[in-house]
Amino acid sequence: MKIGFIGAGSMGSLLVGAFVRAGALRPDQITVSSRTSSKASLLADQFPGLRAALSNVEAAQGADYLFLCVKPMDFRRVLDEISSVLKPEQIVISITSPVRISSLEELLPCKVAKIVPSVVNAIGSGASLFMWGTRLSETDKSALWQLFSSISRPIVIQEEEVRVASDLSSCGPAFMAYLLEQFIDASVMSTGIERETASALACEMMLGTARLMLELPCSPGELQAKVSVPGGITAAALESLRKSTRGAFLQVLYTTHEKFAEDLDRVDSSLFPRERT
Ligand SMILES: NC(=O)C1=CN([C@@H]2O[C@H](COP(=O)(O)OP(=O)(O)OC[C@H]3O[C@@H](n4cnc5c(N)ncnc54)[C@H](O)[C@@H]3O)[C@@H](O)[C@H]2O)C=CC1
Ligand SMILES: O=C(O)[C@@H]1CCC=N1
Repeated sequence: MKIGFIGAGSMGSLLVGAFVRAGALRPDQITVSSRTSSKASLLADQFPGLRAALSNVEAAQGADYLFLCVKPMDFRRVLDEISSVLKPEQIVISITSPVRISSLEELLPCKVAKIVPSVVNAIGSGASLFMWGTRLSETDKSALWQLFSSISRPIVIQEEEVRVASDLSSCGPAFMAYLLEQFIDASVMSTGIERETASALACEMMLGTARLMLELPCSPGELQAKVSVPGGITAAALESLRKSTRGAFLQVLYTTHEKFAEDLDRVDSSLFPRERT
């Protein structure tokens, strides 16, 4: 099995590291190319046996799976470079949401999947969002599923719901980290507790909260009720929190969806400049 990665930025490097550490891939199965070649070289230093390719074509040639880990507006250039060397049995995996599967299938002669990871996959946690291309066989699907199961909980979604699913799964860690930051900053500022202690408490709490909801299982509402002793401190504070955050996530989703619609248009225009502009 040969695996190619094009783009060794944040997510490309994270996926390489996660798959290798999980024992799902050996470094000698992996070839990485990146516009900034030092990033691919860094991975080769970190994981002896991994090849840093000199070009995207080198990473693409003969790869059973080829991960495209570049930003949406870089797809045109990458697809132009690699499409002529790809063969029908190869599988190209896009990890980015605004590049449509139908566009990739139109522009590439091979099989296609869209799989959106999350930064928390680095530690074998979180979900990965699966959208199947039309050319994949059942064997292809189960092999990809198995690969991603080593670092995440794969979940199949419809391509039309990729934005909200990515908001929850992939943008979510940033949103939750922001909320934790607010909580920690407020604790430190208002009481003088050591930041390190406050951070440890907040992180353990976040981890436990999610695990409890999944493992009991219980809904967010049920968990709030469990902690809120009638007439107690949590209930009073929750009331104030509800008032100050009402509608906040509707605004978050409005923002992501608006930006996504713009990105889809820009990507479409870059991929199909004559037909659709
Ligand atoms: N950061 C995250 O948590 C997540 C990101 N994604 C998606 O993954 C994609 C990549 O994101 P990041 O890794 O965060 O971005 P990044 O900017 O860290 O990495 C992109 C890499 O692509 C390389 N690159 C650009 N053009 C290239 C070309 N023509 N040939 C070869 N390499 C090229 C750049 O040198 C850079 O290292 C984005 O589309 C993003 O939406 C998906 C899920 C989560
Ligand atoms: O911020 C972004 O555009 C990407 C998409 C999902 C997570 N990060």
